[in-house]
Amino acid sequence: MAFFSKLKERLFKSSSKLDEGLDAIVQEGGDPPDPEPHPDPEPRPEPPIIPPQPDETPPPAPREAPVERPEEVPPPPSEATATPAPLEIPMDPAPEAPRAGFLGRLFGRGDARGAPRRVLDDDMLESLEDLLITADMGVDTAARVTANMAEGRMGQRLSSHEIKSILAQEIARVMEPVARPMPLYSKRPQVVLVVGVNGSGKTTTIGKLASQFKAAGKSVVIAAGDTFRAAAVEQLQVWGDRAGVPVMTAPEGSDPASLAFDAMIRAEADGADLLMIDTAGRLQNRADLMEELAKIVRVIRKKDPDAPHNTLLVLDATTGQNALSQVDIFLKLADVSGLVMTKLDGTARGGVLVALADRFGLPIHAIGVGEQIDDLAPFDPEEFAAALTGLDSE
Ligand SMILES: Nc1nc2c(ncn2[C@@H]2O[C@H](COP(=O)(O)OP(=O)(O)OP(=O)(O)O)[C@@H](O)[C@H]2O)c(=O)[nH]1
Repeated sequence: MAFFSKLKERLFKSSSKLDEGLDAIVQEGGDPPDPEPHPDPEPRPEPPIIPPQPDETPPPAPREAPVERPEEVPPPPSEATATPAPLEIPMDPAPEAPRAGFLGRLFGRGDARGAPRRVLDDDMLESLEDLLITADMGVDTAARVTANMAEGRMGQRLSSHEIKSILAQEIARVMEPVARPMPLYSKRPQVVLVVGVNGSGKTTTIGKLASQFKAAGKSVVIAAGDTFRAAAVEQLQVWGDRAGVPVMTAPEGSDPASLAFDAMIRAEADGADLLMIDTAGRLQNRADLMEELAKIVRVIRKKDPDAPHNTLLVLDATTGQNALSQVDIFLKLADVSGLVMTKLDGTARGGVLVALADRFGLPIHAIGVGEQIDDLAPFDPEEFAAALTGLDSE
Protein backbone atom coordinates (compact mmCIF):
# COMPACT_ATOMS: atom_id res chain seq x y z
CA MET A 1 0.00 0.00 0.00
CA ALA A 2 1.30 3.44 -0.78
CA PHE A 3 2.57 5.23 2.27
CA PHE A 4 0.14 8.09 1.89
CA SER A 5 -2.82 5.74 1.94
CA LYS A 6 -1.38 3.93 4.91
CA LEU A 7 -0.94 7.19 6.79
CA LYS A 8 -4.51 8.22 6.15
CA GLU A 9 -5.77 4.88 7.25
CA ARG A 10 -3.65 4.88 10.38
CA LEU A 11 -4.66 8.34 11.44
CA PHE A 12 -8.24 7.18 11.32
CA LYS A 13 -8.74 7.27 15.08
CA SER A 14 -7.78 10.92 15.26
CA SER A 15 -9.81 11.79 12.23
CA SER A 16 -12.91 9.90 13.26
CA LYS A 17 -13.13 11.94 16.43
CA LEU A 18 -13.08 15.28 14.64
CA ASP A 19 -14.97 13.97 11.66
CA GLU A 20 -17.92 12.71 13.65
CA GLY A 21 -17.81 15.65 16.03
CA LEU A 22 -18.04 18.15 13.20
CA ASP A 23 -20.90 16.28 11.60
CA ALA A 24 -22.73 16.28 14.91
CA ILE A 25 -22.20 20.03 15.40
CA VAL A 26 -23.72 20.81 12.02
CA GLN A 27 -26.65 18.49 12.63
CA GLU A 28 -27.37 19.86 16.09
CA GLY A 29 -28.08 23.38 15.04
CA GLY A 30 -28.32 22.83 11.35
CA ASP A 31 -30.87 23.67 8.71
CA PRO A 32 -32.39 20.86 6.74
CA PRO A 33 -30.78 20.13 3.41
CA ASP A 34 -31.65 22.66 0.74
CA PRO A 35 -34.36 21.51 -1.59
CA GLU A 36 -32.36 23.05 -4.40
CA PRO A 37 -28.67 22.75 -4.52
CA HIS A 38 -27.06 26.11 -4.18
CA PRO A 39 -23.54 27.15 -4.80
CA ASP A 40 -20.99 26.66 -2.09
CA PRO A 41 -20.37 29.89 -0.30
CA GLU A 42 -16.91 30.97 -1.25
CA PRO A 43 -15.06 32.12 1.79
CA ARG A 44 -14.10 35.68 1.21
CA PRO A 45 -10.43 35.96 0.60
CA GLU A 46 -9.19 37.03 3.96
CA PRO A 47 -5.69 37.58 5.10
CA PRO A 48 -6.10 36.12 8.54
CA ILE A 49 -4.53 34.71 10.66
CA ILE A 50 -2.10 32.73 12.78
CA PRO A 51 -0.47 35.03 14.02
CA PRO A 52 0.16 38.26 12.11
CA GLN A 53 2.05 37.07 9.12
CA PRO A 54 4.62 38.86 7.13
CA ASP A 55 4.54 36.18 4.50
CA GLU A 56 2.93 32.86 3.86
CA THR A 57 5.07 30.71 6.09
CA PRO A 58 5.91 32.55 9.25
CA PRO A 59 7.16 30.76 12.29
CA PRO A 60 4.23 30.25 14.65
CA ALA A 61 4.22 32.64 17.55
CA PRO A 62 5.13 30.97 20.81
CA ARG A 63 2.24 31.08 23.23
CA GLU A 64 4.28 31.88 26.23
CA ALA A 65 7.68 33.31 26.69
CA PRO A 66 9.56 32.67 23.49
CA VAL A 67 11.60 29.53 23.77
CA GLU A 68 15.17 30.51 24.20
CA ARG A 69 17.19 28.31 21.97
CA PRO A 70 20.78 28.61 21.24
CA GLU A 71 21.80 29.15 17.72
CA GLU A 72 20.54 26.83 15.12
CA VAL A 73 22.53 23.78 14.30
CA PRO A 74 26.06 24.93 13.69
CA PRO A 75 26.46 26.37 10.29
CA PRO A 76 27.66 23.35 8.50
CA PRO A 77 30.59 23.96 6.24
CA SER A 78 30.10 24.24 2.58
CA GLU A 79 27.10 22.02 2.07
CA ALA A 80 24.98 23.55 4.76
CA THR A 81 21.94 22.79 2.73
CA ALA A 82 19.53 20.44 4.30
CA THR A 83 19.19 17.33 2.26
CA PRO A 84 15.88 15.80 3.05
CA ALA A 85 16.56 12.67 1.05
CA PRO A 86 16.60 10.06 3.80
CA LEU A 87 13.27 11.07 5.16
CA GLU A 88 11.72 11.63 1.79
CA ILE A 89 9.68 8.52 1.49
CA PRO A 90 8.23 8.24 -1.96
CA MET A 91 4.58 8.90 -1.75
CA ASP A 92 1.99 7.74 -4.15
CA PRO A 93 0.27 10.85 -5.37
CA ALA A 94 -2.61 8.88 -6.78
CA PRO A 95 -5.62 9.45 -4.55
CA GLU A 96 -7.43 6.42 -3.30
CA ALA A 97 -10.92 5.74 -4.49
CA PRO A 98 -12.98 7.93 -2.18
CA ARG A 99 -14.71 6.17 0.65
CA ALA A 100 -17.95 7.31 2.15
CA GLY A 101 -17.18 8.87 5.53
CA PHE A 102 -19.56 9.42 8.39
CA LEU A 103 -21.17 12.35 6.67
CA GLY A 104 -21.14 10.55 3.38
CA ARG A 105 -22.95 7.59 4.81
CA LEU A 106 -25.63 9.77 6.37
CA PHE A 107 -26.13 12.32 3.70
CA GLY A 108 -24.57 11.01 0.58
CA ARG A 109 -21.16 11.87 -0.80
CA GLY A 110 -18.95 14.55 0.63
CA ASP A 111 -20.36 17.04 -1.83
CA ALA A 112 -21.66 20.00 0.15
CA ARG A 113 -24.66 20.44 -2.12
CA GLY A 114 -27.82 19.16 -0.54
CA ALA A 115 -26.05 18.51 2.76
CA PRO A 116 -27.31 20.03 6.00
CA ARG A 117 -25.88 23.43 6.76
CA ARG A 118 -25.49 25.49 9.87
CA VAL A 119 -24.98 29.18 10.26
CA LEU A 120 -21.55 29.97 11.64
CA ASP A 121 -22.30 31.90 14.82
CA ASP A 122 -20.84 32.20 18.30
CA ASP A 123 -22.59 29.05 19.52
CA MET A 124 -21.20 27.02 16.71
CA LEU A 125 -17.74 28.44 17.20
CA GLU A 126 -17.88 27.49 20.84
CA SER A 127 -18.85 23.93 19.93
CA LEU A 128 -16.01 23.81 17.41
CA GLU A 129 -13.55 25.05 19.97
CA ASP A 130 -14.70 22.43 22.49
CA LEU A 131 -14.35 19.72 19.89
CA LEU A 132 -10.80 20.76 19.04
CA ILE A 133 -9.93 20.74 22.73
CA THR A 134 -11.22 17.19 23.07
CA ALA A 135 -9.02 16.27 20.11
CA ASP A 136 -6.03 17.38 22.21
CA MET A 137 -5.35 20.59 20.41
CA GLY A 138 -5.13 22.47 23.69
CA VAL A 139 -7.17 25.46 24.78
CA ASP A 140 -5.00 28.20 23.29
CA THR A 141 -4.52 26.57 19.93
CA ALA A 142 -8.17 25.56 19.68
CA ALA A 143 -9.19 29.17 20.37
CA ARG A 144 -6.79 30.52 17.79
CA VAL A 145 -7.79 28.02 15.12
CA THR A 146 -11.50 28.64 15.60
CA ALA A 147 -10.98 32.42 15.58
CA ASN A 148 -9.18 32.07 12.28
CA MET A 149 -11.93 29.84 10.93
CA ALA A 150 -14.46 32.54 11.79
CA GLU A 151 -12.52 35.30 10.09
CA GLY A 152 -14.74 36.65 7.30
CA ARG A 153 -17.16 33.73 7.53
CA MET A 154 -19.52 34.66 10.38
CA GLY A 155 -23.13 34.26 9.33
CA GLN A 156 -22.36 31.95 6.44
CA ARG A 157 -24.29 28.70 6.17
CA LEU A 158 -21.71 25.99 6.03
CA SER A 159 -21.93 22.27 5.47
CA SER A 160 -19.91 19.82 7.49
CA HIS A 161 -17.67 19.22 4.49
CA GLU A 162 -16.98 22.94 4.14
CA ILE A 163 -16.15 23.25 7.81
CA LYS A 164 -13.73 20.36 7.52
CA SER A 165 -12.02 22.01 4.55
CA ILE A 166 -11.68 25.30 6.39
CA LEU A 167 -10.41 23.55 9.51
CA ALA A 168 -7.92 21.53 7.47
CA GLN A 169 -6.65 24.74 5.85
CA GLU A 170 -6.17 26.38 9.21
CA ILE A 171 -4.40 23.34 10.67
CA ALA A 172 -2.12 23.08 7.64
CA ARG A 173 -1.32 26.76 8.03
CA VAL A 174 -0.15 26.20 11.61
CA MET A 175 1.85 23.11 10.65
CA GLU A 176 3.48 24.35 7.47
CA PRO A 177 6.37 26.26 9.08
CA VAL A 178 7.40 23.31 11.24
CA ALA A 179 7.30 20.55 8.65
CA ARG A 180 11.03 20.18 8.07
CA PRO A 181 13.06 17.07 7.40
CA MET A 182 16.03 16.50 9.66
CA PRO A 183 18.85 18.53 8.16
CA LEU A 184 21.87 16.63 6.98
CA TYR A 185 25.30 18.20 6.93
CA SER A 186 28.55 17.43 5.26
CA LYS A 187 30.12 17.05 8.68
CA ARG A 188 31.31 13.53 9.43
CA PRO A 189 30.20 12.05 11.64
CA GLN A 190 27.06 14.09 12.03
CA VAL A 191 26.09 13.46 15.63
CA VAL A 192 22.41 13.00 16.38
CA LEU A 193 21.48 12.91 20.05
CA VAL A 194 18.11 11.29 20.66
CA VAL A 195 16.25 12.25 23.82
CA GLY A 196 12.81 11.57 25.24
CA VAL A 197 11.10 9.84 28.13
CA ASN A 198 11.27 6.06 28.42
CA GLY A 199 8.75 4.38 26.22
CA SER A 200 8.27 7.34 23.91
CA GLY A 201 9.72 5.34 21.03
CA LYS A 202 13.36 6.46 20.96
CA THR A 203 14.78 3.03 20.24
CA THR A 204 12.26 2.29 17.53
CA THR A 205 12.76 5.71 15.96
CA ILE A 206 16.55 5.33 15.96
CA GLY A 207 16.14 1.97 14.23
CA LYS A 208 13.75 3.37 11.64
CA LEU A 209 15.94 6.41 10.96
CA ALA A 210 19.09 4.30 10.74
CA SER A 211 17.38 2.07 8.23
CA GLN A 212 16.28 5.05 6.11
CA PHE A 213 19.69 6.72 6.26
CA LYS A 214 21.31 3.46 5.27
CA ALA A 215 18.90 3.01 2.40
CA ALA A 216 19.89 6.51 1.30
CA GLY A 217 23.52 5.40 1.14
CA LYS A 218 24.70 6.79 4.47
CA SER A 219 26.83 4.82 6.89
CA VAL A 220 25.50 4.92 10.41
CA VAL A 221 26.74 3.97 13.87
CA ILE A 222 24.41 3.74 16.85
CA ALA A 223 25.48 4.18 20.47
CA ALA A 224 23.27 2.58 23.13
CA GLY A 225 23.57 5.38 25.66
CA ASP A 226 20.94 4.18 28.13
CA THR A 227 23.55 1.99 29.80
CA PHE A 228 21.55 1.51 32.97
CA ARG A 229 18.87 -0.60 31.36
CA ALA A 230 20.02 -3.86 29.84
CA ALA A 231 16.67 -4.33 28.13
CA ALA A 232 16.98 -0.97 26.39
CA VAL A 233 20.43 -1.91 25.08
CA GLU A 234 19.22 -5.30 23.85
CA GLN A 235 16.28 -3.69 22.14
CA LEU A 236 18.56 -1.26 20.35
CA GLN A 237 20.75 -4.14 19.21
CA VAL A 238 17.70 -5.82 17.72
CA TRP A 239 16.90 -2.62 15.81
CA GLY A 240 20.52 -2.24 14.76
CA ASP A 241 20.42 -5.76 13.31
CA ARG A 242 17.20 -4.99 11.49
CA ALA A 243 18.65 -1.84 10.02
CA GLY A 244 22.03 -3.48 9.31
CA VAL A 245 23.83 -0.88 11.40
CA PRO A 246 26.47 -1.46 14.12
CA VAL A 247 25.38 -0.72 17.68
CA MET A 248 28.01 0.22 20.23
CA THR A 249 27.25 -0.84 23.77
CA ALA A 250 28.96 -0.56 27.12
CA PRO A 251 28.74 -2.68 30.28
CA GLU A 252 25.56 -2.19 32.26
CA GLY A 253 25.75 0.79 34.58
CA SER A 254 28.82 2.30 32.94
CA ASP A 255 29.12 5.99 32.12
CA PRO A 256 27.06 6.88 29.04
CA ALA A 257 29.39 9.79 28.30
CA SER A 258 32.34 7.47 28.07
CA LEU A 259 30.39 5.28 25.62
CA ALA A 260 29.50 8.37 23.60
CA PHE A 261 33.17 9.32 23.43
CA ASP A 262 34.18 5.82 22.29
CA ALA A 263 31.38 5.92 19.74
CA MET A 264 32.75 9.21 18.37
CA ILE A 265 36.16 7.61 17.94
CA ARG A 266 34.66 4.57 16.25
CA ALA A 267 32.42 6.64 13.97
CA GLU A 268 35.36 8.81 12.97
CA ALA A 269 37.59 5.80 12.39
CA ASP A 270 34.90 4.13 10.28
CA GLY A 271 34.28 7.34 8.35
CA ALA A 272 30.61 7.06 9.35
CA ASP A 273 28.24 9.71 8.08
CA LEU A 274 26.02 9.62 11.12
CA LEU A 275 26.35 8.72 14.75
CA MET A 276 23.03 8.32 16.54
CA ILE A 277 23.24 8.35 20.32
CA ASP A 278 20.37 6.94 22.36
CA THR A 279 19.99 8.38 25.84
CA ALA A 280 18.18 7.56 29.05
CA GLY A 281 14.73 9.03 29.60
CA ARG A 282 14.28 8.91 33.33
CA LEU A 283 12.50 12.06 34.28
CA GLN A 284 12.06 10.88 37.85
CA ASN A 285 15.37 12.42 38.70
CA ARG A 286 15.65 15.37 36.41
CA ALA A 287 18.84 16.74 37.90
CA ASP A 288 20.65 13.46 37.23
CA LEU A 289 19.31 13.23 33.73
CA MET A 290 20.27 16.80 32.99
CA GLU A 291 23.79 16.15 34.24
CA GLU A 292 24.00 12.92 32.23
CA LEU A 293 22.94 14.63 29.02
CA ALA A 294 25.20 17.61 29.68
CA LYS A 295 28.16 15.30 30.26
CA ILE A 296 27.52 13.43 27.01
CA VAL A 297 27.50 16.75 25.17
CA ARG A 298 30.69 17.97 26.93
CA VAL A 299 32.51 14.79 26.08
CA ILE A 300 31.54 14.58 22.42
CA ARG A 301 32.47 18.24 22.01
CA LYS A 302 36.04 17.30 22.86
CA LYS A 303 36.02 15.53 19.50
CA ASP A 304 33.81 17.99 17.67
CA PRO A 305 32.93 21.36 19.21
CA ASP A 306 29.83 21.60 17.04
CA ALA A 307 28.36 18.28 18.15
CA PRO A 308 25.64 17.25 18.59
CA HIS A 309 24.46 18.56 15.27
CA ASN A 310 20.88 17.52 15.91
CA THR A 311 19.08 16.84 19.16
CA LEU A 312 15.89 14.98 18.41
CA LEU A 313 13.14 14.84 20.98
CA VAL A 314 10.94 11.80 20.53
CA LEU A 315 7.37 12.24 21.76
CA ASP A 316 4.57 9.74 22.11
CA ALA A 317 1.32 11.04 20.58
CA THR A 318 -0.79 8.88 22.87
CA THR A 319 0.26 11.01 25.85
CA GLY A 320 -1.77 13.90 24.45
CA GLN A 321 -1.28 17.20 26.22
CA ASN A 322 1.49 15.66 28.31
CA ALA A 323 3.69 15.93 25.23
CA LEU A 324 3.64 19.71 25.71
CA SER A 325 5.11 19.50 29.18
CA GLN A 326 7.70 17.00 27.93
CA VAL A 327 8.86 19.57 25.38
CA ASP A 328 9.04 22.19 28.12
CA ILE A 329 11.16 19.90 30.26
CA PHE A 330 13.51 18.70 27.53
CA LEU A 331 14.08 22.21 26.27
CA LYS A 332 15.58 22.83 29.68
CA LEU A 333 17.60 19.60 29.65
CA ALA A 334 18.98 19.74 26.12
CA ASP A 335 19.17 21.96 23.04
CA VAL A 336 16.30 20.25 21.30
CA SER A 337 16.52 20.99 17.58
CA GLY A 338 13.60 18.97 16.27
CA LEU A 339 10.78 16.58 17.10
CA VAL A 340 9.67 13.15 16.03
CA MET A 341 6.13 12.25 17.05
CA THR A 342 5.53 8.51 17.40
CA LYS A 343 2.42 6.34 17.68
CA LEU A 344 0.18 8.56 15.62
CA ASP A 345 -1.42 5.36 14.43
CA GLY A 346 -4.13 4.13 16.69
CA THR A 347 -4.55 7.26 18.77
CA ALA A 348 -7.32 9.82 18.83
CA ARG A 349 -4.90 12.40 20.15
CA GLY A 350 -3.19 13.51 16.95
CA GLY A 351 -4.39 17.06 17.57
CA VAL A 352 -1.56 17.52 20.05
CA LEU A 353 0.79 17.92 17.11
CA VAL A 354 -1.05 21.11 16.16
CA ALA A 355 -0.70 22.43 19.71
CA LEU A 356 3.02 21.62 19.67
CA ALA A 357 3.57 23.42 16.40
CA ASP A 358 1.57 26.41 17.54
CA ARG A 359 3.27 26.70 20.88
CA PHE A 360 6.90 25.81 20.26
CA GLY A 361 7.50 26.13 16.55
CA LEU A 362 10.10 23.36 16.70
CA PRO A 363 10.63 21.50 13.42
CA ILE A 364 8.71 18.25 13.17
CA HIS A 365 11.02 15.97 11.24
CA ALA A 366 9.01 12.80 11.02
CA ILE A 367 6.07 10.90 12.43
CA GLY A 368 5.85 7.29 13.54
CA VAL A 369 2.81 5.43 12.34
CA GLY A 370 3.52 1.88 13.39
CA GLU A 371 6.00 -0.53 14.88
CA GLN A 372 7.63 -1.73 11.68
CA ILE A 373 10.92 -0.47 10.34
CA ASP A 374 9.38 1.49 7.50
CA ASP A 375 6.63 3.05 9.62
CA LEU A 376 8.26 6.45 9.81
CA ALA A 377 7.03 9.16 7.48
CA PRO A 378 8.13 12.66 6.66
CA PHE A 379 5.68 15.12 8.09
CA ASP A 380 3.35 16.52 5.45
CA PRO A 381 1.13 19.30 6.86
CA GLU A 382 -1.61 19.16 4.27
CA GLU A 383 -1.99 15.43 4.34
CA PHE A 384 -1.88 15.44 8.10
CA ALA A 385 -4.56 18.15 8.27
CA ALA A 386 -6.78 16.32 5.80
CA ALA A 387 -6.36 13.05 7.66
CA LEU A 388 -6.93 14.66 11.04
CA THR A 389 -10.15 16.39 10.05
CA GLY A 390 -11.48 13.36 8.20
CA LEU A 391 -11.64 15.43 5.04
CA ASP A 392 -10.12 12.75 2.90
CA SER A 393 -12.32 9.96 4.19
CA GLU A 394 -15.37 11.43 2.55
N1 LIG B 1 2.01 1.82 17.23
C1 LIG B 1 3.25 2.34 17.34
N2 LIG B 1 4.08 1.89 18.27
C2 LIG B 1 5.31 2.42 18.36
C3 LIG B 1 5.73 3.47 17.49
N3 LIG B 1 7.00 3.79 17.85
C4 LIG B 1 7.33 2.99 18.90
N4 LIG B 1 6.32 2.17 19.21
C5 LIG B 1 6.24 1.16 20.28
O1 LIG B 1 6.38 1.81 21.53
C6 LIG B 1 7.03 0.98 22.47
C7 LIG B 1 8.20 1.74 23.08
O2 LIG B 1 9.12 2.02 22.05
P1 LIG B 1 10.68 2.11 22.31
O3 LIG B 1 11.30 2.45 21.02
O4 LIG B 1 11.19 0.91 23.04
O5 LIG B 1 10.72 3.34 23.30
P2 LIG B 1 11.94 3.94 24.08
O6 LIG B 1 11.69 5.39 24.19
O7 LIG B 1 13.22 3.53 23.48
O8 LIG B 1 11.73 3.29 25.46
P3 LIG B 1 12.81 2.72 26.46
O9 LIG B 1 13.52 1.64 25.75
O10 LIG B 1 11.94 2.23 27.58
O11 LIG B 1 13.66 3.88 26.81
C8 LIG B 1 7.45 -0.26 21.69
O12 LIG B 1 6.51 -1.27 21.95
C9 LIG B 1 7.37 0.17 20.24
O13 LIG B 1 7.06 -0.89 19.37
C10 LIG B 1 4.80 3.94 16.50
O14 LIG B 1 5.06 4.87 15.71
N5 LIG B 1 3.58 3.34 16.47
